[in-house]
Amino acid sequence: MAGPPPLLSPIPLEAPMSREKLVIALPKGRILKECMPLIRAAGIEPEPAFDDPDTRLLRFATNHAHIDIIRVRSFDVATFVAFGAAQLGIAGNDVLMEFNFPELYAPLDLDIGHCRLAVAEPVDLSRDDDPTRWSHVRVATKYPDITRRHFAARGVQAECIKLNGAMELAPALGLATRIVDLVSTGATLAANGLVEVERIADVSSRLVVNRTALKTRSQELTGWIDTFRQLTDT
Ligand SMILES: Nc1ncnc2c1ncn2[C@@H]1O[C@H](COP(=O)(O)OP(=O)(O)OP(=O)(O)O)[C@@H](O)[C@H]1O
Ligand SMILES: O=P(O)(O)OC[C@H]1O[C@H](OP(=O)(O)OP(=O)(O)O)[C@H](O)[C@@H]1O
Repeated sequence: MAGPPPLLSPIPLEAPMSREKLVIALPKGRILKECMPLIRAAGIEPEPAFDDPDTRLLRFATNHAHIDIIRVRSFDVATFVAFGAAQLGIAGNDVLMEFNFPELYAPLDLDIGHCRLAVAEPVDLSRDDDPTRWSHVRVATKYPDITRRHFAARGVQAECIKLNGAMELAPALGLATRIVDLVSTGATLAANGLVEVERIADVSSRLVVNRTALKTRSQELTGWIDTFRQLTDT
């Protein structure tokens, strides 16, 4: 006679919890090319559509079932991570300085996206100009907060006109006397008859983490910070 049926393995009281998604925000502009070797070296490979220039997708699955990458404007990386819509991201410290979000933690300089934030003015004006005598300046910039703080620190009032690009056009067209913008080779300034007169800050890109996520998902996020730290140490 057949014996009792074999014991079935116990039914789990709870189905295993699906892991919460980790969303990584990357800037879609010029530093994306510099970010991707790091992302890939960290073992994160986006789905093929990520490299398709015609795709309209903005959110991409990766080889990790619980990790997605979103591709957004560089200023918006800071906003997505600060509000916890993404937990990790990469942003220039120009962006971080402009927003000054307390919820953003930037533990790591990734040593990419090097440039500087500078004040520039027309070459002709600079010949007889003395920045120590300025009391009021009118500046076209994508960085009104940094600009106001920079000038206020030495008692100069900065009237800022916010532009989102092509700041270099402003002086010749009478929109503002000076600009505050990113400078790398200096070619854009030179091509537009401008010269750098003050450096505000050196810029590079940072790994940014949402502070609340760092507390609630400490092991996972600390693990990624360590991975990126090792990659930038080598
Ligand atoms: N000339 C440059 N050389 C090196 N790094 C730069 C340079 N210009 C910008 N960066 C870095 O790259 C980041 C993105 O700049 P970029 O000009 O590509 O933004 P963008 O994508 O044009 O802006 P937007 O998102 O407004 O379209 C900046 O925040 C800065 O940290
Ligand atoms: O000193 P350079 O090597 O000339 O680089 C400086 C330029 O690079 C950035 O612009 P970007 O080319 O990213 O275009 P944007 O105007 O869209 O920001 C920046 O705003 C300058 O215009």
